[in-house]
Amino acid sequence: MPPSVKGKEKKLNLSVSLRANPANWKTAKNDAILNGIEIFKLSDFSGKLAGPNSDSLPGTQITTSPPSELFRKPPRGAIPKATVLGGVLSGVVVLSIIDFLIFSKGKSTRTKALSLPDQQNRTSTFHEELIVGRGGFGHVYKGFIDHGTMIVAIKRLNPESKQGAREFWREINLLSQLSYVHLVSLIGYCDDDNEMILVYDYMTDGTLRDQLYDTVNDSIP
Ligand SMILES: Nc1ncnc2c1ncn2[C@@H]1O[C@H](COP(=O)(O)OP(=O)(O)OP(=O)(O)O)[C@@H](O)[C@H]1O
Repeated sequence: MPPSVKGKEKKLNLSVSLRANPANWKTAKNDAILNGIEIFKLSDFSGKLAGPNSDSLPGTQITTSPPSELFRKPPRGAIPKATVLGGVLSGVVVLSIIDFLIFSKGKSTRTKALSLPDQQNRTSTFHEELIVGRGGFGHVYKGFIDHGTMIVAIKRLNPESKQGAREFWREINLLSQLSYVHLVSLIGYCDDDNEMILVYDYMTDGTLRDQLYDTVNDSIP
């Protein structure tokens, strides 16, 4: 039907016709059922919906088969630069927010690592009697955090160790993504002034190797 013009507004009667997909008309799928209909009005580039209807609409029909224009490639340069720029900028903003959320979450876990036993915090000394083991990374100390309510194992990098920053960060990256009841948890870390420290849950019953071979603390002289 032709559009009726009232003042500056145009009223448009749209008709909906249903038909099977032309490609399937010879098959059993030649019935078409309309379950619902959504009508959109496209906003202009300033985001406003107000505006005159396009004159090209009269006679428009909505069909269940997509118009072939949808499959045509837009001509070169048909996508406005503002749209592309807007897309890129919103992508960057979304990625920054995700990044911020991930890293701020990680930091909240890691600040715990900085609550080392008071004595160690103040003097940066680690007492021999607190050593519970020795590994490739360095000595492992028994420590207490949260005002002595929680026992932790503190692995301190030995400057003479063959291991270093690479192993340190690999351990952090790996263990901060894993959480399993039978896997010792990394509580946090400290990387400050050549001091590299990893803080774990303390295994009161010793390691798996200790359990298997009854070797509790035999690494300590
Ligand atoms: N979370 C912990 N709780 C209690 N004791 C621990 C803990 N982690 C390590 N230990 C003790 O410290 C010892 C050395 O551990 P560590 O993981 O440093 O050595 P490792 O198994 O040889 O590994 P790596 O060579 O990779 O450092 C262990 O055998 C154990 O006795």
